[in-house]
Amino acid sequence: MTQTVLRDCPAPAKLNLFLHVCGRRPDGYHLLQTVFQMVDHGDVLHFALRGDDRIHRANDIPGVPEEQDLIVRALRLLQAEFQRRHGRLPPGIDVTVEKILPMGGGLGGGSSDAATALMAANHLWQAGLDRDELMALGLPLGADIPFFIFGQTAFAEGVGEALQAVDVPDYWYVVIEPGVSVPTAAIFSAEDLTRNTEPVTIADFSRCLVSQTNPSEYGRNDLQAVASRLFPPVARAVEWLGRYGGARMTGSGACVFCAFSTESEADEVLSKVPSEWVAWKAKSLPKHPLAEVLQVDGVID
Ligand SMILES: C[C@@](CO)(OP(=O)(O)O)[C@H](O)COP(=O)(O)OP(=O)(O)OC[C@H]1O[C@@H](n2ccc(N)nc2=O)[C@H](O)[C@@H]1O
Ligand SMILES: Nc1ncnc2c1ncn2[C@@H]1O[C@H](COP(=O)(O)OP(=O)(O)O)[C@@H](O)[C@H]1O
Repeated sequence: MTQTVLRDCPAPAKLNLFLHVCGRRPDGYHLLQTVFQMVDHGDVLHFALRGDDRIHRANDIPGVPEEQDLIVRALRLLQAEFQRRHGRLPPGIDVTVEKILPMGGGLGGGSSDAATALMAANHLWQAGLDRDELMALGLPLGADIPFFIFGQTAFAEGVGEALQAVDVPDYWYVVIEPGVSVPTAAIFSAEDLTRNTEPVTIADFSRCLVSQTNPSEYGRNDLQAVASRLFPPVARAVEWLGRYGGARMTGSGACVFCAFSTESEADEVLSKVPSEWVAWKAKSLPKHPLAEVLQVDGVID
C-alpha cells in the first residue's frame, strides 16, 4: 500500500431535474422517479491514512456531530467490510471536510460526502469492492449515495437505487439557497403529499429534451408543494426565479434551480438575485469529478 494521502476530492451537489412520487413501499418509504444531475459546485474532502485503525473527522461541522456524520459512518461500514474480506482491519483515516453545501438543501451534500469517502477509501485501502458493491454498501445510509457512486447523470427509480444512465445536454444552473433547512422526513410524512403520479419512462424524458424542452421544465417536483407550504421562503424563491424560466425545487428542498443554455444568461439572472438569498451558478457534470482524481477502472470509469 503506497498511497497514504488523497487530497482535494470533490463531493459535488446533485439536482433532481424532476421528482415524481409514484407510490409507497410496504415499509412506508416512497417510490420515486427522478433524474439526478451532478453540478460543479460542492464540498471538498481530504483523506490521510492513520497509524491506528480510528476513523476520525478532523474538523468541526456545526450541527453534525462526528459520530453522526455520514462520512464517518460510511467509512466504518467499509472498514468492517474490509475486515470481513481480508481478515484484518485496514488503517484508520483522518478526514477533513470543506463544507460548502447547505444542509437540508436537497443538494445531497451528506450523501455526496459519504459517496466520495467510500470511493476514496476503497482506493486508498485497495479494498477491492466494485462499483455495484460500493453502491449497495452505501444505500442503507442514504438513498442518494448509490447515484453518486454510479457516477453519471441518471434516471432513478425505487427509492433512488435503481439507476440507468441518461444523456442530458450541458446546461448552466442558477441555484438559490432560500436560507432554510428542510428535514426530508417532514416532507414525506405530510398528509397532502402527492403520492400517485403516473410512472413515466426514460424515453418520455429524453423525448422532451430533444424537442428543446429545458430540463427544469419536464414533469415536476411532487415534494415542492408541501415544502413551499411548510417553508414559505422556498415558495418565494420559486416565484422569483420562475420569472426567468422553469424554476423548481431540488429533492426535498430547500434549494431552487433554473437551467440556462449559456453561462452569460445564468450570469445575468445571478446578478439580479435579491441580496437576502445566497445564490450561485454551476455547470452540469456528466461524470463524477472524482474519476479524474482516482483514475481507477472498476471503481468509477
Ligand atoms: C428526497 C431525496 C431525493 O433525491 O433527496 P434529498 O432532498 O433528501 O437530498 C432522497 O430521496 C432522500 O433520501 P434519503 O437521503 O435516504 O432520505 P432520509 O433523509 O434518510 O429520509 C428521511 C425520512 O424520509 C422518508 N423517506 C425518505 C425517502 C423516501 N424515498 N421515502 C421516504 O418516505 C423516510 O421516513 C425517511 O426516514
Ligand atoms: N457530512 C455531512 N454533511 C451534511 N449533512 C450531514 C453529513 N452527515 C450527516 N448529515 C446529516 O444529514 C442531513 C441532511 O443533509 P444534506 O445531505 O446536506 O441535505 P439534503 O438531504 O437535503 O440534501 C443534515 O441535516 C445532517 O444532519
